[in-house]
Amino acid sequence: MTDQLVVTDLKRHFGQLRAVDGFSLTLAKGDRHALIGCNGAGKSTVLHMIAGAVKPTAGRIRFDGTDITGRGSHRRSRSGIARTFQTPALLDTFTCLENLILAARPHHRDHRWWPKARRAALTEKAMRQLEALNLADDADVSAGELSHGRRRLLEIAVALVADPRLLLLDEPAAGLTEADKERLVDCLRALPTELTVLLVEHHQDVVTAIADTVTVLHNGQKLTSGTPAEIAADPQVAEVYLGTAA
Ligand SMILES: Nc1ncnc2c1ncn2[C@@H]1O[C@H](COP(=O)(O)OP(=O)(O)OP(=O)(O)O)[C@@H](O)[C@H]1O
Repeated sequence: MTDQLVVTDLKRHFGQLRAVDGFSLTLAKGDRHALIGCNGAGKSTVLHMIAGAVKPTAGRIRFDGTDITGRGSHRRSRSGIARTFQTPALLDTFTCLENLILAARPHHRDHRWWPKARRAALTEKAMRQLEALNLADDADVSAGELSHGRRRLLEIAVALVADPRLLLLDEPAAGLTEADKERLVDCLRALPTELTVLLVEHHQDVVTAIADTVTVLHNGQKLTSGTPAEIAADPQVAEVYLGTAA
């Protein structure tokens, strides 16, 4: 299968701190890959660099055959890369439906001025996306009134409504109740198979349920990679999590 995302020798240094220090990763279309590691391992920084929010100190990023290393986050999202954040980034005073409509057409923010047919088509698309994430009942509820679990789902719906080819998820299960976590896993498992997903996640059960392959990051570098079962059985990984590794 053709490689979709190719990250080569990526580095990000903050002064003396080597947050990411030579990280490489290749994903094919439809891959479900998790990036795990202890706090401060560099996972979010990798995600930020792929999304275009943080500039690499060195290294290259290719997406669908094009070098996007120098592109900003807006151009990357137009190229088909969508992301969620550790803390959901939503328009709290807008309804769930409005959040999706605006995300579907980000360069024409005031949707009241769009042609009627265009608005109807976008509304229908946004509703379908809300339904896919079991949020249709909340269509007219302000994002700010949602529970934490539903906000997480709404953020994923917002990321998906622009039809990305690569979805970057930064700790989607953080702070969720068990019931919300199960709902999240069901939604993520139902994503279109051709969508590539790169997930940063601390919950092992979520990683096992979603990811086909896992990379363990340690001190900004790849420690190892494998299937979730291989990683769970790897003594080197256990050492890192117990804090006894170098
Ligand atoms: N903008 C920044 N300026 C300075 N240091 C930073 C910056 N962003 C991240 N760091 C540092 O880089 C290192 C890696 O951070 P990063 O957030 O990527 O880790 P992480 O693996 O995602 O951790 P966590 O699981 O806690 O979110 C940390 O030591 C962090 O303090």
